Amino acid sequence: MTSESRQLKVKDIFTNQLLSCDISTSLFSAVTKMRAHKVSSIFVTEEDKIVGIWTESDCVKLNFSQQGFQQTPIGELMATPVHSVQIDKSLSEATIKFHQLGIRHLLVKDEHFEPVGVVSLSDIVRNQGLDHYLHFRPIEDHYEKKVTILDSNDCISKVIDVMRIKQVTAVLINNKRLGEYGIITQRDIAYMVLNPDWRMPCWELASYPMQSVVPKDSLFDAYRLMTANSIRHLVVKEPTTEQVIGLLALKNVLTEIETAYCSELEKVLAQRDLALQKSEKNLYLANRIIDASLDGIMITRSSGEIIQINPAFSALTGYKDYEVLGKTPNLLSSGIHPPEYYKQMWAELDEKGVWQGEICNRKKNGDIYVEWLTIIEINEPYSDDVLYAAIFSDITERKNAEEKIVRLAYFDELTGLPNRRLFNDRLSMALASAHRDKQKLSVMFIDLDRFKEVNDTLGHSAGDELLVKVSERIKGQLREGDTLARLGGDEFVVLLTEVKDLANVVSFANDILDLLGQPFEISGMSVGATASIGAAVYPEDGLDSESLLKHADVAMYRSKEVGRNSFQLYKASMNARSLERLSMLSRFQSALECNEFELHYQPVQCLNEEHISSVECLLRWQDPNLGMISPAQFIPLAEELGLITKLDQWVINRACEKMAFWRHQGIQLQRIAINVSAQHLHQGELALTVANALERHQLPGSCLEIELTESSFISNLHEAKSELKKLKALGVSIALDDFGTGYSALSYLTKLPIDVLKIDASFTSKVPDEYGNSEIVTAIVAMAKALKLKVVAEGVEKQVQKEFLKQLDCHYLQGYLFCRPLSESHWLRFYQEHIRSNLEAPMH
Ligand SMILES: Nc1nc2c(ncn2[C@@H]2O[C@@H]3COP(=O)(O)O[C@H]4[C@@H](O)[C@H](n5cnc6c(=O)[nH]c(N)nc65)O[C@@H]4COP(=O)(O)O[C@H]3[C@H]2O)c(=O)[nH]1
Repeated sequence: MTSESRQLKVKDIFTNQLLSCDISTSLFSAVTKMRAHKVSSIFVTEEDKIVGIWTESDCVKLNFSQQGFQQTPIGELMATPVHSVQIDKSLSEATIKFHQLGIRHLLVKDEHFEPVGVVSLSDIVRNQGLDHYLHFRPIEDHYEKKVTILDSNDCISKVIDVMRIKQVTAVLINNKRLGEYGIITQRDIAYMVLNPDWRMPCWELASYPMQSVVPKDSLFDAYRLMTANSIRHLVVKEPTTEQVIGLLALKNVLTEIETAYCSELEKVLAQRDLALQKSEKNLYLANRIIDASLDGIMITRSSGEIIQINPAFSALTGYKDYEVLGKTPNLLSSGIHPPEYYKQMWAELDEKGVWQGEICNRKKNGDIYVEWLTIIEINEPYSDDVLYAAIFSDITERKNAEEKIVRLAYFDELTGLPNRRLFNDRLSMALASAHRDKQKLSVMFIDLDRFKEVNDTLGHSAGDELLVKVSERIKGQLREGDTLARLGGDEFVVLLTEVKDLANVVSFANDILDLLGQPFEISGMSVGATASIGAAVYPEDGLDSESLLKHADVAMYRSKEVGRNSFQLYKASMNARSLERLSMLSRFQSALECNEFELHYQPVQCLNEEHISSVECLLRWQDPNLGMISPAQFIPLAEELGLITKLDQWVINRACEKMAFWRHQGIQLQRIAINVSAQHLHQGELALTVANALERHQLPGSCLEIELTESSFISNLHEAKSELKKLKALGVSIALDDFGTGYSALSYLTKLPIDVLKIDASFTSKVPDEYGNSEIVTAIVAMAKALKLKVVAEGVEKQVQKEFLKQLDCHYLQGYLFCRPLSESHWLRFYQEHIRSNLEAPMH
């Protein structure tokens, strides 16, 4: 049984001649019609509806002895009900129906359930190509051995009785006169209805001659003999004696084929059921997997029509199944890919049956997303159609992460500028082309001055904002081909290509200094940000990236040393200085461990009564090799290294120790002032350190004054306030140092417990002559007084300055005019002399 034959349908083989007659038609007319059309059955209709069937085999049931039986309406003789089959059913289905119902004819109905023809079991069998079954089956197992042989003189009514009683389709007639066998079939009897003569001797109706076969012949030979001679019966003879031993009817042959066909069909159906069960199970599993998959799955026909999606598809795209089924994947199109992209995709899919790649699609809410898509071509079983399964996952986040990683690898996150790695790449490339084209290039380091202060005082977000604004200003100065990169912190580096001469580099650096010199608006405040710039030029200052970067760095440090807000071109001599700086750094660390620090003292004079009101201690580093190093040099270093708190603690302890000692010696000094770094204040340990030192040296808090700069308060006023309150609770007074140089956010003067305001030397040194300065100093003194603060003018070197301050009624002065900072022994001598002059008087 081939797969093709299994695919045959009723419509392929049925006979579309539907012979029928009305229910009232006489038997006579019905048989006449059947004979005219050479068919063995006729359908019976009532009001144009088929209600029964009458076949040749029914004729033996007739009561021939009844007078006028031919006029019996066919409706009384027909068999009911009439079974039917749909025209598009498979032959397998029709065969099963024949088998189950034990019938041989089925009415064929079209898709509107209208009768259109008839199909018989024989029709199906003939169309199955099952002849080979007959080859291997000998006649001996299939012929009717109990054949009824009547004498030629027996009358027809006897034939009918035999057929009805023995239920045979034919009888043999032994025509002794001819010495031959003839046959009478059901059809012969049926036609007798038209011309009944029941007394007629058999030999007159019988057909001659009979074709014969022997038992060893195959059913195939018999079948061929029958079809070749258009007969339905063969006699079976004993081969040697030639004696008739049976009858083989076409029905016997067909039955054999039918049996073989049906059993084969059963096997096939059983296999199909098994396969169906298996495929149902597979289908169930596949559907479960599809439903549970986290990847979106969409199945389409070759026409593009979407026939299935899974829940992940809906979750990823936002479309529900009823919104996409029957539509095409075009509804997901983002319009981003050009038509060629899809063309190439389909070409690959056609060639390989699979395609994988990234596609940008659009969700229902309009969002664009990137998916990793696999499309697989699937040949639909039992069909010529091709299906496509698209399996995809949303990789937008992964893509973003990838892009971010690339960005982070090559770009600074805060400013979006290239980072060190990308800068080095660009520098290497620029060096190669400068070398090839014999051109100059320059590497320029830009380091913001006092950026740390901005961070410490205004907070990190303000610091970040400043860095972004600085980078934007510098970027605005670049030409095509130049690169600005951020190396970290407040360090920027510029690569200037196609440098004609040094003047280009100098003018670029000056432009940057000018630009950065203009105040920045940060968090609603005007912040100044100067920079120290150093540059090295290829090929003069180095031939490779490393030496150029190193030399630009050295030049930048030189700028810092000469006072910041300046630019230096690299000179070979600078290298030595930078090594010096490095060595100082390590020296400083060991100095702290080896106690190489000492305090110097500078008194504060009361302007009114001219006595010493207090003394400020100033830290000195006495290096055995380098000599005295100024705090202006090492305090920023200590802050950089995070050693400042340790250093301040040392100073506080030493100052208390000295104060206690002097008091013990009878020195009536009211107060000692100590400088403390902003960092220390923010670590929240200042009050504790002071309290411990006071306790250790048995000193009252009123002996101490803590000097802090404005920057100490700005970043966290609340934190500063609580720490200052603790100091105040100890009796310590608070002085605000370097007043006027910082951010001049005066509001904290009223919010914090400040006692003393120290006007920065940069103002006092320029009074009374320089325009503007006198006004500032006058205003500060007036404001301090209004706030009930004591005012100290720092850096007073000249008598004229002292006079000016006196006129303002400034409380105190400090400076070289009165006394320089002195070592302990010199200070004590100065103090004694001063006492001797009897100038000392109590302050506050
Ligand atoms: N030109 C001139 N300068 C004068 C005059 N009178 C005093 N000076 C100098 O001005 C600075 C005053 O100290 P400051 O403003 O607190 O400024 C100090 C202070 O902020 C910091 N500092 C000093 N000692 C310490 C310390 O123990 N701890 C901390 N954290 N910082 C300290 O270092 C800064 C610099 O200290 P010094 O180099 O000692 O410099 C001192 C002093 O020597 C004058 O009439 N003319």
